[in-house]
Amino acid sequence: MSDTNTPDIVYTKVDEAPELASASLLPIIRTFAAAAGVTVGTRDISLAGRIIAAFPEQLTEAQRQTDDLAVLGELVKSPEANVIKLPNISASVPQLVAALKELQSQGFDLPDYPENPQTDAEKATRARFDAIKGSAVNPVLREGNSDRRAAVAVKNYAMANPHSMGKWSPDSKTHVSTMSAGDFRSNEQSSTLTAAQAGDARIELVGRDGSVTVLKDSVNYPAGTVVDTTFMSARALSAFLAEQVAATKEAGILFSIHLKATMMKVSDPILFGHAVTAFVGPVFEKYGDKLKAAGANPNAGLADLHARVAGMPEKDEIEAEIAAVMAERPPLYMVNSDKGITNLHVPSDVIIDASLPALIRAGGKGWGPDGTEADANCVIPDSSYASVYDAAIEDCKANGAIDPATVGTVQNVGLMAQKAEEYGSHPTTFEVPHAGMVRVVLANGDILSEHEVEAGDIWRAASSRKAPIEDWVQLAIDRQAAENCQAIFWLDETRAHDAQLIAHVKPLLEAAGVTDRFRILPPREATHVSFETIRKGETSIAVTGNVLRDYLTDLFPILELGTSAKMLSIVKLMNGGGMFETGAGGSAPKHVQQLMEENHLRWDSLGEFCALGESLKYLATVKNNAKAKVLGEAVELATQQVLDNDRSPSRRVGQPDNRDSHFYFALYWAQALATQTEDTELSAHFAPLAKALTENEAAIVADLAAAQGSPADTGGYYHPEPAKVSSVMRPSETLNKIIG
Ligand SMILES: NC(=O)C1=CN([C@@H]2O[C@H](COP(=O)(O)OP(=O)(O)OC[C@H]3O[C@@H](n4cnc5c(N)ncnc54)[C@H](OP(=O)(O)O)[C@@H]3O)[C@@H](O)[C@H]2O)C=CC1
Ligand SMILES: O=C(O)CCC(=O)C(=O)O
Ligand SMILES: [Mg+2]
Repeated sequence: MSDTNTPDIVYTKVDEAPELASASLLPIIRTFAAAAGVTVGTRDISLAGRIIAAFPEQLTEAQRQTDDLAVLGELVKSPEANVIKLPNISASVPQLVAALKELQSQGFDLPDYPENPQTDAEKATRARFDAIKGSAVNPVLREGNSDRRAAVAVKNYAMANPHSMGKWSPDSKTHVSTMSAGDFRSNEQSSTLTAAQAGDARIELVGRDGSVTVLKDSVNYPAGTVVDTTFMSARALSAFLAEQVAATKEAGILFSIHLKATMMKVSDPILFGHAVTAFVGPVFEKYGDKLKAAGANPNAGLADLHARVAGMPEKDEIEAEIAAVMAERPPLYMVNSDKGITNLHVPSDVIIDASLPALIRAGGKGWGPDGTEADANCVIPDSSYASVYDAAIEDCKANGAIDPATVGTVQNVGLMAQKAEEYGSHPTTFEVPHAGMVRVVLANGDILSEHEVEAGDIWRAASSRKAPIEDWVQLAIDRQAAENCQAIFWLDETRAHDAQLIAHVKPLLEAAGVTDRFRILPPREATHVSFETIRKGETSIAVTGNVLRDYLTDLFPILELGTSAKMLSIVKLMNGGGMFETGAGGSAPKHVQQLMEENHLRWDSLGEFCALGESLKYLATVKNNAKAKVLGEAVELATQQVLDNDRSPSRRVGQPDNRDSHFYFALYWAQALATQTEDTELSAHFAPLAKALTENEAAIVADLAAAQGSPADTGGYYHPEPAKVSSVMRPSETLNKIIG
């Protein structure tokens, strides 16, 4: 249950691995925080929690949940906000349906997901689900811009303990392929709205017969908003994918497609579906009506196709046809070759910010269907940001893998607030129903943009508001001043949107008298320069838009630190208040699988430790709570100790895991508090706790080790039972007694 009064710190309840970790870590945090009079509440933004909150009338009183996302959405607009935000699932349709099935099996009387809504009631139900789908949480909570970097201690540790890196060969055949026409970048139009143009705009499709279909009414654009409109041509995309399938086969390498099918919940699942069609299109042609009747849809991926076919009378025949068609295609890059899960199985596995850095770290290698590593054609249909990965791969081919022992670091300042750019574009993205012209009509009647489109094209509008842009530039100025290092705006004056941003950025830098401290470079050149800089062991700040914020804060950390889980991720909220995100990655479904199979959780909570330290120090300043400051500083010392003493979780069963790392975090935190001299009340309070933890180390570690090795029952995947999770994640009675 959520708290009704706003606590000092709100810790989010999420999904998968980080949520399992919370079952062990949160009791520790609460106990320690209480000593400083700091309350720590929770708000549920998990996928299951959001589904439950969306259908109150279907549920019993006991099952109902408040709409915590809405509550948090308000909180982050107030100066009171102090939120620790863990990664949550941005659900693809298969994930949403799986969560729903689980809830139904637990007795929640929820409606099925209407795959093909016909009646008004079905359409209304579908609309409720669509609001839960994809990246539905982050854009609501991110009411500030993003400051992501590795804490100095974390970076030093990574240099002293370099992770493994694959070897790059200059004649690696791995490369990036992207479209040169007809894509989002090529079709983009962008303008900054004047005061006269501000207000409610309308997006409409004018058919070739002159009919007007309103796609979206009342899209509010305040003055000074940069509005981009563009579309992906379905025809150009299909032709491009067919070419790439053929070229990959010819080159004898793996075919891989990299999209953001979770966050870009409207556009990218359709792009993914085109890739599925590029492989098994002939099967859909041959069995079109039958497959359709069985509910098959290429956008849901190959796993869904196989599952639907399994229930059809023509099962054997269709499976044989699929196998025959696939035999003619190039081998697919695998998400999990042991389990036969391909790149085209499930859209939510196609997450470019995680997939490409892993491939680059591995020396340009992906896993093939035969379980061996191979070079890959990395297909990134839209060319807006593909050049970053292309340049990174070129750099590694020319200069070899990055050396984590000597490499510098790329920090990020990202434009993110108020649903900036593409990541806020879902409500204004449409799969075009019929040919015509999509145009945006502004409040004063001006036509902002016009695009000739065909049926199936994906049209979208994205916006970046003036205040967030100004705040972002100021954050860049502040961060550059703090680091006194190279800082680059990754903007390309030949791209419509970037040209508008440059027109905002330049005068702001001039007015602040700091023009000479920044460079403005297109993403490809910025990547080259940044690699050059970090190869010299130096620091560079990448000042980017929202998409590159996401991509770069996985790419560079994964190369520099081996993971993005250890990132410091601060969101300075625009109305005051702070949100502290943990790490820069996701909710690691693979880790949950391992816990369920062998009761070992390799999730690293270092991101949570970093966020907690920042959150407490922030609280100390805004609430003038000196004890919170001591607590926060002790968190930093404890985090350093966890690193120095190698107390981070190991990957393999039988070795220390997430729970051990939490025990040591508590031990070092208590010791730091007991020995500090700034606040004697706190040192007196924590001395016995530190003593008890120290004395019981061996017993606690033995309890934790004994818990591992056999399957763990959490009572659910998306909606586990709290008592079961707690017993799995807190197996040491000795530790539990001490923590209380
Ligand atoms: N901020 C947010 O809310 C975000 C949410 N997501 C969501 O997360 C889910 C999974 O996304 P995906 O792209 O697979 O990315 P993940 O970051 O969850 O997983 C990729 C890999 O990164 C490693 N990893 C990530 N975090 C940790 C950690 N704390 N400790 C140890 N290893 C870690 C793991 O590698 P290994 O298995 O080798 O140990 C993991 O398999 C999706 O549902 C997505 O929508 C994704 C990004 C951000
Ligand atoms: O919101 C999401 O879907 C993912 C966010 C993400 O990947 C990030 O912020 O790094
Ligand atoms: Mg990301």
